[in-house]
Amino acid sequence: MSTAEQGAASVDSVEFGLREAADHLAEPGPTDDKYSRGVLGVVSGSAVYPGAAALTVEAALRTGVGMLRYLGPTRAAEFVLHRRPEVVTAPGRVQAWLLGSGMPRPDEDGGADPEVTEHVERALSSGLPLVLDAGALAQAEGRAGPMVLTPHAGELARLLGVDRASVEADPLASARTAAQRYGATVLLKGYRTTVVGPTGAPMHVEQAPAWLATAGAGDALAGILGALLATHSRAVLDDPSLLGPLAATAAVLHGRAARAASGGGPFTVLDLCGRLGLVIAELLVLRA
Ligand SMILES: NC(=O)C1=CN([C@@H]2O[C@H](COP(=O)(O)OP(=O)(O)OC[C@H]3O[C@@H](n4cnc5c(N)ncnc54)[C@H](O)[C@@H]3O)[C@@H](O)[C@H]2O)[C@@H](O)CC1
Ligand SMILES: Nc1ncnc2c1ncn2[C@@H]1O[C@H](COP(=O)(O)OP(=O)(O)O)[C@@H](O)[C@H]1O
Repeated sequence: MSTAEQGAASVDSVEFGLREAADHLAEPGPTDDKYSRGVLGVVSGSAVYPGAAALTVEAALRTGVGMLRYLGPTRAAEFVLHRRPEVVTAPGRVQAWLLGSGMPRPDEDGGADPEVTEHVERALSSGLPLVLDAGALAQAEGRAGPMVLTPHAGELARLLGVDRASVEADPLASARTAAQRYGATVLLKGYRTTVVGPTGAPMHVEQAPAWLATAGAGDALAGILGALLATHSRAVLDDPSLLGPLAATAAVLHGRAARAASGGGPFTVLDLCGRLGLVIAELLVLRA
């Protein structure tokens, strides 16, 4: 489907841009410490997709958290620690969770190992802000806490029990249906990223170059959003309608970092992650 067709199907959403994103960034102050800044818990990756664990973690650290606890499978944890020794693999206090990138769905062959499943179950019933991606999307059913679902069109089609073409024909209506069904904020990925909450006006973000259509880009987006939820956890618990602007902010940072990494040509997902710090600095100046 062309961008024009997507736009025509989504005329009801408002664009969320740099200035709006700048207002949804947490900047540490002189009295902050690693706990007060926000701790993100991550359960991502699997023996099949250990790379997804590394990408979620890299993106979250680059977006800025006080601490990241990674509680995924052993092989992925070793890989994560090898790349990022600042990651903590012991359970403990967290302020938000990112679950599911690179993990099997509960109905898939093999499933996750029992220890990982237990971490996921605890996180799901914690009442803390959640990002549910990829293999964890199916766990949204019947959950009450503040959560953002981050499907692409294929995953949203599976969630809704419809075909992918019908999601692509009207992304906004499809995201809205899921938002209402699950009482969640839905961030639907694609050239245009659509964000819809159970209430409030839908938003869209179009910051990203088409070079971003590359494996692992969605894992990085989930990491960015996880970091934003951890650093805004108290505010989200007080006002869950903040989930929409925070999800849109993640898409702005992701797209802007992709553009910076691209410079008009191809780039890797780790290149994108490496640009996040400067993109955030650029946005913080905008609101000064
Ligand atoms: N390096 C890694 O470890 C990577 C791990 N990944 C993980 O791989 C697992 C499977 O991911 P898939 O996305 O292939 O999911 P699926 O294999 O579940 O894809 C489901 C359906 O969606 C369609 N689809 C895929 N991407 C789409 C898009 N961007 N827009 C519309 N439809 C799309 C596919 O054609 C397929 O029919 C996930 O857990 C994901 O997190 C991927 O992120 C790729 C990189
Ligand atoms: N044509 C495109 N132009 C710009 N961004 C895109 C395009 N296609 C996909 N994206 C973005 O790239 C990311 C892909 O995510 P996803 O499909 O989950 O990939 P993966 O599962 O491989 O990580 C999303 O953030 C999506 O919005």
